[in-house]
Amino acid sequence: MYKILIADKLSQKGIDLINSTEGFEAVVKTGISEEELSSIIGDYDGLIVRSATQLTEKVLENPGRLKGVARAGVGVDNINIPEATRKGVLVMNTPGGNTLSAAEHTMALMLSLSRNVVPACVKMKSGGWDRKLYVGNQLNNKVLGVIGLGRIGMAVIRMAAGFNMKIVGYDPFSIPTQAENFGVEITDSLEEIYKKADFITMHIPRNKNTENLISKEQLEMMKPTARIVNCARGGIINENDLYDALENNVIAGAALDVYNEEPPENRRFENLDNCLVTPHLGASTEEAQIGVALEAAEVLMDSIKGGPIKNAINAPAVSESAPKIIKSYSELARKVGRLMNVLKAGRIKKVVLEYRGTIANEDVTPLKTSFSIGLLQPNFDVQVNIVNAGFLARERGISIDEVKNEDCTNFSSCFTAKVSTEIGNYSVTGTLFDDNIMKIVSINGYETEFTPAGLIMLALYRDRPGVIGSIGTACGKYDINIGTMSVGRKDGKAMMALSLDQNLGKEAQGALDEVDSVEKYTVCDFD
Ligand SMILES: NC(=O)C1=CN([C@@H]2O[C@H](COP(=O)(O)OP(=O)(O)OC[C@H]3O[C@@H](n4cnc5c(N)ncnc54)[C@H](O)[C@@H]3O)[C@@H](O)[C@H]2O)C=CC1
Ligand SMILES: O=C(O)C(=O)COP(=O)(O)O
Repeated sequence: MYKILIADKLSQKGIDLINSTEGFEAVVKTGISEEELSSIIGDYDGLIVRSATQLTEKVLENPGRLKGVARAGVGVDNINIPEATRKGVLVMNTPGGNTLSAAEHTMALMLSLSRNVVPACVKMKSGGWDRKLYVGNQLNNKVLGVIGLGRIGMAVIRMAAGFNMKIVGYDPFSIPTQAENFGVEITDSLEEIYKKADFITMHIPRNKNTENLISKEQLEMMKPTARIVNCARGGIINENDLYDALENNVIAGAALDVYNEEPPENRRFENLDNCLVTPHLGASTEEAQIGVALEAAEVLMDSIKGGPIKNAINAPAVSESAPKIIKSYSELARKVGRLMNVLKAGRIKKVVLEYRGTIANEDVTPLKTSFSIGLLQPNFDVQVNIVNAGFLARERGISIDEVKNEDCTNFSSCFTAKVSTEIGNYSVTGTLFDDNIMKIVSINGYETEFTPAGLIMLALYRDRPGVIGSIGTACGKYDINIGTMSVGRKDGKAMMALSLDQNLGKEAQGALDEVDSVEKYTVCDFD
């Protein structure tokens, strides 16, 4: 039974989906401390969080059986991604599920702020009636500066265009083509936005580049009538500087949904008349919560079952639609990596992967990852997987180059790994017969032909009469049954590949050591 921990408030529909899926069980424990979470996390196969739970380095220290974390939402700034990657824990999110809710909340904040909806309501509910004090401004014809033209930024633009706002957009990485359809003026200068805009809204992740993006200097560039909305992340606007700017009427107002610290210990913004606050409600609609809960449960369960990986933050996904040939070659690449691990001696300096034949026309990214998993796993305590394979290789200074060539002499496709170490050069080539039967066809230039499964013994010897018989006798003497045999010859030497029913014990190894002409032998366990 796979156990999934739900650590934040999640729609019941997501919990029900997990409990109604065979082999899965959901355990809900919300609001637990960092200590408690770090002590229990390793008992679960999967974890679902929203923004409240902090997955710190400490929490991820002993991930035990944890395979994946699904963030039921977009922002993953509460998850230590490098640490999750290092520990081989897959992190996924549910982009798109709360886009409209966050965009609508942004519009709600913008409208409420410009029409004084909240203070007017509070006043009236306390018996007042003041029509002069709460005169506001229209959105019509006002300049809206949108920082970040991703899903939410673009949804806000579509809505704001309906209010006939003039939109100026900034995004250093992506300019969606639809931006033009809504008459968005694209700028590459944030300063232009600060100086020109009547309303400013941001829809960007919080990271090292965006922290304190708007501080005193930027606030002072804005019009005194400007209003700013933060429905993205606390800390993108420097809170101290914003507080001072609002208190001193440097700008006209601000609406905040998100804070540096949540819930904020210092509640000072609540005391400012020109500041509207909501407690991180951007994604809090029934519709969004059902959507993200179901999607988080689905992507997490799929990944745990070894199915397709979707919405991965820290892993190149083998897309569901990847051609069958790539899925099959991916498995072969892992076996080639496994074989290379036992074949090579010394520290790896360089790896070159060659994709020949028809696979050269495909996206071969999964093959590189799978090869790295096969090559590295035997040397690691942590589980090497699609998440951390590339990271671990890079961390050990292993550079992996790739070569594609449509020509392939003997097969429709083949995959070759060449490894250079401080001691020597090694190569293994594999192919698929009939597109699904895996075969290793060459090792260090020796032709061979065996299926990479179970135990395979490779023996290199001087090519002279009687050696094959002696090796067979040495195995037979200690009850080691040989299944298949293949021999390749080159330059007076031969490489024998034998499939064995049992591994070599000490006595069998001793007998093989006695066989004259055998230079070396090794056993690879492919299972
Ligand atoms: N208040 C709430 O409840 C919610 C808040 N969010 C926040 O909104 C953010 C945006 O969400 P989506 O639009 O779905 O993400 P997205 O990934 O679709 O869009 C983010 C955009 O920001 C741009 N960007 C990144 N760094 C930038 C920078 N320095 N300057 C300008 N643009 C930059 C990217 O190029 C991308 O186009 C999330 O990261 C999350 O923090 C998301 C959902 C709900
Ligand atoms: O999806 C996001 O990035 C959000 O900020 C929503 O956060 P929440 O799931 O409501 O804690």
